[in-house]
Amino acid sequence: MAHPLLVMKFGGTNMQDAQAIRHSATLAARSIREGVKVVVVVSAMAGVTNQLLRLADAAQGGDIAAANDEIALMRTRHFTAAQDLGAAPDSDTVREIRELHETLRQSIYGVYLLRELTPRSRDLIVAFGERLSAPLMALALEGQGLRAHHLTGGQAGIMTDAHFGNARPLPGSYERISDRLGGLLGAGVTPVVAGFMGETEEGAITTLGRGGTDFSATIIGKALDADEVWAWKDVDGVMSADPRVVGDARNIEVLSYGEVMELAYFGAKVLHPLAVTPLQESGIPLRVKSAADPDFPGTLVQEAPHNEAGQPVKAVTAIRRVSVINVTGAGVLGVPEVVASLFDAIARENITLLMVSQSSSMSNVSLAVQSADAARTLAALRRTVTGELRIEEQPGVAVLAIVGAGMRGQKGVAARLFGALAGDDVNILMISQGSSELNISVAIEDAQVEGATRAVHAAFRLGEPAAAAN
Ligand SMILES: Nc1ncnc2c1ncn2[C@@H]1O[C@H](COP(=O)(O)OP(=O)(O)O)[C@@H](O)[C@H]1O
Ligand SMILES: N[C@@H](CC(=O)OP(=O)(O)O)C(=O)O
Repeated sequence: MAHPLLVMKFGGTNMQDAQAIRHSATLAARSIREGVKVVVVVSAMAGVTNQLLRLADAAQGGDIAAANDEIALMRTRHFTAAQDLGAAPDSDTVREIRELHETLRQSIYGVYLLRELTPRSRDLIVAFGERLSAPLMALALEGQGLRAHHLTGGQAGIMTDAHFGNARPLPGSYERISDRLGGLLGAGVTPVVAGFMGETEEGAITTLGRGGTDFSATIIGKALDADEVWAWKDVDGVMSADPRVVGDARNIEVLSYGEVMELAYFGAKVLHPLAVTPLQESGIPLRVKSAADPDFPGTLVQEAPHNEAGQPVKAVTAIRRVSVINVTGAGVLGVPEVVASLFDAIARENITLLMVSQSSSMSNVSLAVQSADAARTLAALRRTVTGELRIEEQPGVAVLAIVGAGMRGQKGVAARLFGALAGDDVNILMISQGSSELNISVAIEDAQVEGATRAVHAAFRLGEPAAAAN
């Protein structure tokens, strides 16, 4: 029988220092020693992506000293990790880390001189985090007595469109990845791919959106027709709520691709919203596993929903820092073209609409967007509509969602949600239910979201085993 093949993704926490990287390498090595072929995909060391974004902004704002100070800190952190993983000062790894920091420094200086940070240059800069962590993982695998070779996303064959900051893989990527990584695997070498990044056909570096290493791993999983993709995390698996907010959040054993997409879309930071999309056609399972407890099964994400009796809802999530944009006035009244033109304007700006609601009199349309997108949304709408429409932003909002395939056709779920919110004295600003009936979402005051999440979690008894929750 051919060797089983796994793609293993290690996130920022699992790459945060030499000790975490060494531990991650032992998790990969364990499977390799059992005869499994493994492709490793890594994120930047925890915090580095944010640091790169900060220093790029500092350079654009003219503060080159602050940017250089941050680069020096990052350099020390990567050198220290390399040294702790056994790299000699004159080793290839140390030389590569030095060269990457030098190129980063020059790129940042370019931003400073031009006072211009385009989406394209931002992607070039932000992808340094993964380009720097991949050699460290290769070193740690070699420390386990394995042969390893690290590659950038582009070198691994991940070709994308030119949507910098939110790029999507091109169909041609899959064959290219299979050629490039298949050769290494065939030669008994473990490929270590820098996650989060790809390359346009012209060779410009792109990124796949925050949390994009999950997506890199599943793209590679599809290309290689892997048996499974494993995403190692600092949590047990996908949980019934963010464990930082809800103390008794419980691990969910099985989720469907559809449920995971809804959860990620509505703010569960545990997986990239598009991560499962490459797996859907082939039905390759994704496992979310705990690096701290590798024998715990974690969460299995697969095609078919798995509904536990009496538990229609599997999880509660929230997106914070949301704004509701209210469009009101007689001009909306009975004029469907006005509403169509609003959506058109938003689509052209590539703004994600989190929720939409329209009053039945059609004199009001409310749109929930990330607050970071609010100014662009307002500008786009004001350019589009003329006359007597009022367009206002209401900031300080959050979108809370309950997710679960078991809700389909179930009565009383919404009533239980609204009851829990009313019991916690939470005012509901907007309500929406997806036609898939996989979720119900509500817009509420951001200041109330943590309490509301706990109240909803308790009302659906999500912290208890399924049998108890009837
Ligand atoms: N429903 C959820 N289940 C598990 N983790 C969640 C959930 N919602 C939010 N999180 C947060 O996601 C984090 C794990 O995701 P992330 O930091 O992206 O992992 P990594 O960087 O290790 O890939 C956890 O620390 C947790 O606080
Ligand atoms: N480093 C990138 C990509 C990523 O997936 O990271 P993590 O696996 O640490 O969430 C980010 O912070 O967005």
